[in-house]
Amino acid sequence: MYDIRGLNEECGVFGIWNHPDAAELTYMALHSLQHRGQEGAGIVCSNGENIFGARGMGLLPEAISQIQLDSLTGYTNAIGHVRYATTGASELSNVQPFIFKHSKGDLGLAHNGNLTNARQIRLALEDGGSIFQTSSDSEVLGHLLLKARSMNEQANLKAALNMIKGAFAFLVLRKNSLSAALDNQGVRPLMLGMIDGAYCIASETCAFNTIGASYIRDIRPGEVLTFTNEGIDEDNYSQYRDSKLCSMEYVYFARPDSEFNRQSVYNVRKALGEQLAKEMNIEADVVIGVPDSSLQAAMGFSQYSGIPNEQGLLKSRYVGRTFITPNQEMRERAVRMKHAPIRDVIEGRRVIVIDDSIVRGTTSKYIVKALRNAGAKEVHMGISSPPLKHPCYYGIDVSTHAELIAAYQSVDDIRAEIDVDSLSYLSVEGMHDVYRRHGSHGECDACFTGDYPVEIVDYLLPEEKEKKTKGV
Ligand SMILES: O=P(O)(O)OC[C@H]1O[C@H](OP(=O)(O)OP(=O)(O)O)[C@H](O)[C@@H]1O
Ligand SMILES: NC(=O)CC[C@H](N)C(=O)O
Ligand code: SF4
Ligand SMILES: [Mg+2]
Repeated sequence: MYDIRGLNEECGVFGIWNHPDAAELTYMALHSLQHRGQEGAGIVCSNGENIFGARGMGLLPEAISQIQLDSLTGYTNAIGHVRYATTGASELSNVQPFIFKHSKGDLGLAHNGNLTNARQIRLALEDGGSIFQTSSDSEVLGHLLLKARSMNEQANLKAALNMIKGAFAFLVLRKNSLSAALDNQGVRPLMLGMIDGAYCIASETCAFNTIGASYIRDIRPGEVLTFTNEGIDEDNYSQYRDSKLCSMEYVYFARPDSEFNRQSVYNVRKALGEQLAKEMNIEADVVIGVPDSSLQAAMGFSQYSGIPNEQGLLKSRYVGRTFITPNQEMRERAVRMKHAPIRDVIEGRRVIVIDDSIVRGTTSKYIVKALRNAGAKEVHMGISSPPLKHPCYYGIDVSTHAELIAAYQSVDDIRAEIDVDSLSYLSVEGMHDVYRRHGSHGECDACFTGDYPVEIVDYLLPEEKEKKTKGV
């Protein structure tokens, strides 16, 4: 089975400390983070004496039944996770949060991101006798925490965080504390909130809106926060800190009602569209966005250019993730199921179609064909991010080199292949400029530039992935 989506989300995490409805609120919060991972979900709770959880494969309602959720009632502390696999198969054993049972104290673990030295650490630990229960990269943090000799949990956590490399937002739940840590370049988002006097933590602020929590602030790179019944301890585990929030969070992944750096993703996406309009000087009659994630960029494009924005493509509500056999013909059929042109908007007009990205080009090829069949006089395509040329090793499945059309074709070749009259991408500088104007302190742009901000130790992993894709 193969997932036809061009871009796949990354996981979402949520945690809450000292609230009587901890499990129910975590369930609701995970529901709002479902766009970040649909392969599996779980909740782990603690109450000062015990750690207990439920997890399963699939979307939240399939993964956690009402009966399981009821069994978590009464616990006051919880962490939750929705998974999209980046390392390790899509199977139940890899669904998080993990529970580690240990004489030093049980713990629950949830991770968004991808560790770039997990394999190296794992091999060393296995050499020393450790036995892993999963094939996930995330498990190494649990082993590092429990192997530490010191009795000081905070010191052990900080030491372990300094051993792992890559992108991570980690939640660690113990009987008497909840810790949240962000990688020292802040590649993944992590937000602090509060509800009824209880602290909560989430990948995106849309989770706070859903449960009625207030958004306090963004967690800073290299920070580790620990919540106990005595309050919050705000600490750093790393001297080196930089700001490299994933650019694709703004472009595509995050929900538009979420905020990073107190700026709504909705506004940033609109501004990306405006910036694209500044850079792309084309005359046309109508601007349309590819639903859903490109609609705001199309609005921004229209507002700047003065070209009217209309709904030229309809997206089927019922095709979320479509699992099909991995051949191009079936993939194209699935895209056809997903988007349908509205002839009245298109016929006889010069159309600018805005999408947020081109991965393989499957979506664009189909859409252009459909717009021409619907009578478009000209079809111009604008992409509200730069060409995706390099894979991501930090928790997002932006494919492999072999699958990224821009990795091996020039913009003009892609233009010819998808059969548009013109094709324009947003410039890397234009993209960063938009983020700067919206409160960001710096972003990762490695999938556009190849300039990876975090060292990749386990190079073998993506290479193996690439070989698999090529069928080598
Ligand atoms: O070039 P391709 O390989 O076709 O991939 C590119 C498409 O993938 C993403 O949308 P996706 O269909 O994953 O989801 P969306 O409906 O949330 O935009 C992205 O927004 C592009 O439209
Ligand atoms: N997308 C993610 O953040 C995945 C987390 C972890 N690397 C996993 O594969 O389970
Ligand atoms: S490489 Fe791209 S997708 Fe991956 S973290 Fe960086 S900006 Fe995000
Ligand atoms: Mg799309």
